[in-house]
Amino acid sequence: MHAITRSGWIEVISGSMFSGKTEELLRRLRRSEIAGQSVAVYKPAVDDRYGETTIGTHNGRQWDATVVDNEGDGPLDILDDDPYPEVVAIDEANFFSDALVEVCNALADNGTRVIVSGTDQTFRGEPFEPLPELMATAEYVDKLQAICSQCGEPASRNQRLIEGEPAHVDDPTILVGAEESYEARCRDCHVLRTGERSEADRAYLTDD
Ligand SMILES: Nc1ncnc2c1ncn2[C@@H]1O[C@H](COP(=O)(O)OP(=O)(O)O)[C@@H](O)[C@H]1O
Ligand SMILES: Cc1cn([C@H]2C[C@H](O)[C@@H](COP(=O)(O)O)O2)c(=O)[nH]c1=O
Ligand SMILES: [Zn+2]
Repeated sequence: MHAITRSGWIEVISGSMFSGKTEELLRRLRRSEIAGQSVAVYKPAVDDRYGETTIGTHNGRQWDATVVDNEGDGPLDILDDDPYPEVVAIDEANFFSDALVEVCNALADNGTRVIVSGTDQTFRGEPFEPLPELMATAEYVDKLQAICSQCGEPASRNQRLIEGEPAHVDDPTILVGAEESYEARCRDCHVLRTGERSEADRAYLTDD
């Protein structure tokens, strides 16, 4: 492969939850630091699982990050750095508004290496914006798989579980969480509940 050297570029790391996206992001960041490059790391305000100012993996690795408002024009704050760092990393991109696409392109157009990580499917198995648009815009895309919690095959899907039961198809898209609410599953083992909602659904739903 002929590596890009005359401009910036966008790298997307995507795939299911638990597939190692954040581990891979941190691996690339460690190598950038070893190379002596300036690095800035951002995470969305909505995801507070690993503390306010760190990004973290499901197996405990962490890196300091700046928290940005993920809604509306909030992601444009990432463009406040002057000059732009050589490397900008953004984790949990699935929580950001579409403004993130504009931000990543502005950085790459100005010579920055942009590394974006986020899951590309909702719990319904549908495209999770802005990942699909970022994947189409990027120079490099890696789509990782986890291990299916049911059958051990490669997992591409995010199974949401509410009190141990598959989530209802009409549930809200955003629910911050990890092992307590999600499993990695393959296409065959991924289940969505339809039909009448239960008491548990009604207690859990907040925004419909
Ligand atoms: N079903 C699974 N398949 C693969 N890894 C898993 C699974 N469940 C937990 N893990 C752990 O999660 C780690 C990946 O964590 P992380 O990089 O945070 O994933 P992601 O950012 O894709 O959600 C793996 O190295 C492994 O230790
Ligand atoms: C599928 C799906 C996921 N989420 C949330 C759950 C987690 O907080 C993140 C994904 O984290 P990871 O680092 O990739 O493990 O996204 C959501 O809100 N809605 C969904 O449909
Ligand atoms: Zn399976």
